[in-house]
This record gives sequence, structure tokens and C-alpha cells, in this order.
Amino acid sequence: MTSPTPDPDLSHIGPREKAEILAQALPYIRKFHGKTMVIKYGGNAMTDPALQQDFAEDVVLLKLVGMNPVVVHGGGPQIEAALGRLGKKGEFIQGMRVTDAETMEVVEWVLAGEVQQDIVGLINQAGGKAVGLTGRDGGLIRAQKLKMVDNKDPSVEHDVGQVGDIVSIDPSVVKALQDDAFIPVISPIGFGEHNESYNINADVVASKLAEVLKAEKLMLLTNTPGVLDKAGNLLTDLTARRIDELFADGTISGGMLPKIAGALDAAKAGVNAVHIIDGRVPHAMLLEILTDQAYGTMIRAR
Ligand SMILES: Nc1ncnc2c1ncn2[C@@H]1O[C@H](COP(=O)(O)OP(=O)(O)O)[C@@H](O)[C@H]1O
Ligand SMILES: CC(=O)N[C@@H](CCC(=O)OP(=O)(O)O)C(=O)O
Repeated sequence: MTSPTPDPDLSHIGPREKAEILAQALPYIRKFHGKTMVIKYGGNAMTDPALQQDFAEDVVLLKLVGMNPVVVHGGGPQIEAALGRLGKKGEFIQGMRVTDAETMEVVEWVLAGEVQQDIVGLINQAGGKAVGLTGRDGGLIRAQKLKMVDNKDPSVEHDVGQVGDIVSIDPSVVKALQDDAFIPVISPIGFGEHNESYNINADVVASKLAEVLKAEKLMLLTNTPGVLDKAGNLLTDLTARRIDELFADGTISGGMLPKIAGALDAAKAGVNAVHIIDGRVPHAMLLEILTDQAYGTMIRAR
């Protein structure tokens, strides 16, 4: 299914219509009370400070009305900027950053330092109680070196360095925080058998975590209205079969590859609703959860 991009600008509507939108939220608040919402906050969606603040306020609102938001953040552009300051340029293969030892240090420093702490600070300023974690904390994300097979020629294998493949997730630290009114903010870094660090794509972490936490929803906030076809139309609904076609004909590329693959895995594993939405739209996540209007692309197992 395709559709023109919906207009999410609410600034022109009057107080009566605004009240109606608020009233619409009640059944959703009731339905999703106590449910886990995994939110992937992409590095591309977090470049505007005003939008970052809106995002933090939305997360706090979800918590205050009784849901359990869990944030997994990215930071691709922020890592790229830090590498640039060292005179390095990132290289990507099939949406994954080739990660040598020096790049790994930068990734850890940028994700678990600057990016995570910015998000934690903004959520706390908005009245929430955010706690920053990496996959090392509480033994959350066990990983191993990713074996990357070429998606056109399976006989070719790419060496992407310290990129991690998730071996297992132990969600007990996340559950303990949730039960204690905290909002976990997770950096996508895993640890290996010999205590080595792995750089894991944040979409992959969010998708796997949604599965393990038996989340009600997985929302992947990015910098496009959703998945677009070759003509630039928004694809509002995607099934496994259609996704295979879009992979095969090259409609889906770059960072969208691990995003869709992870989203589909989560949908197949029983996460009720999996959405790719435009994080550049103010309050996109609230509109998605609390109104009748669907935004972005919904990924379905079948
Ligand atoms: N079919 C597609 N529809 C939309 N975006 C696509 C598509 N194929 C590739 N992309 C690219 O994927 C990007 C989103 O992935 P990524 O850069 O990893 O973002 P994020 O930082 O949010 O994870 C888009 O900005 C776009 O350049
Ligand atoms: C292996 C790999 O590619 N890791 C990503 C981790 C950050 C990420 O996923 O950030 P976005 O969600 O903003 O793209 C990277 O190094 O860029």
C-alpha cells in the first residue's frame, strides 16, 4: 500500500479539535497501560535540539500515563563527526560500519558518552528518571563477531571488524529499572567472550530487545517519512513477501537494510506492532501511539 505523506502539522487546528485529539488518547492509554514500548531513537532523527526536547517530553509522558518506554539510541552521524575530527571517514558495508580498533574506541566514547548522556539529561529535565546503560551493564547484550555474507553473492564474506552479532540478551537489568519507575536509555554496545567490545547496529539491538521484552510496540524513529518506494511514495504497510521484493530490486539500501531486517524479525517473533516513523516530525511517536491516525510504515510478519 502507498500513500502521500500525511500532514502531521497540528499548529493550524483550533482548541476544540485539539481537545478531540486529546480525548481520542484515552482508549489507547487504557489499552497500553503497563505495556513495554521499545523506541529506537536514530542518530539522524536527533540532530535538532527542539525536536530532541519534544522527544524527551514524549517519553516522559508515556511513562507518566503508565506505559514502560525503553529507549535504544543510535548515533551514526555523531560517530561520523567524531571520526572526521580524527581525520577518518566511516566505511559501511550493507548498512554496518566497518569497525577497526580505533573506530571502536570512538564508537564507545561517542555513544556511551556524549549521545547517551544528552538523552538521559533531556529526559530527566523533562521530569523523568532516565538511566543510561550499555550492553555491558547487567550483562545485557552478549555478542560475537558478525559474519557478514554478501547479500548478492553468498559465497563472499566481508570482514567488518568489531561489529557485533547478538548472541543473547539478558533483560533483567531493564526489567528491574522499569519496575522502579526508571526509563532505560541503552547504547548499542555488546560484550564478547573475552570481555571485548562490539559495535552493534542500534536497530538490531532495539528489534531484539523488543522481542525479548515481549514489547507491545517497536518504534524506529528515523529521518524519512517511512519506507519509500522507488518513486518516493510512502509504503504504509509491508509484509515479509513485499520486503523480499524490495531487497531484491534494490529499493531498500544502506541503513534501511538492518532496520527492516530487524523490524521483520521482531514482527515474526510476536511484537504486536512494528513501525518505522519520521523522527523529524514533532511528537510523531505520541501521534502514533495515542491517536487513530497511522504514521510511517508498519511492518507485518504476513
Ligand atoms: N526505501 C527506502 N526508504 C527510505 N529510506 C531509505 C530507503 N532505502 C534506503 N534508505 C535510507 O535509509 C536511511 C535511514 O537509515 P539510517 O541512515 O541508518 O538512519 P537512522 O540513523 O535513523 O538509523 C534514510 O535516510 C535513507 O537514506
Ligand atoms: C555496526 C554499526 O553500524 N553500528 C552503528 C551504531 C550506531 C547506530 O546504529 O546509529 P544509527 O541508528 O544512528 O544509524 C554505527 O557505528 O554507526
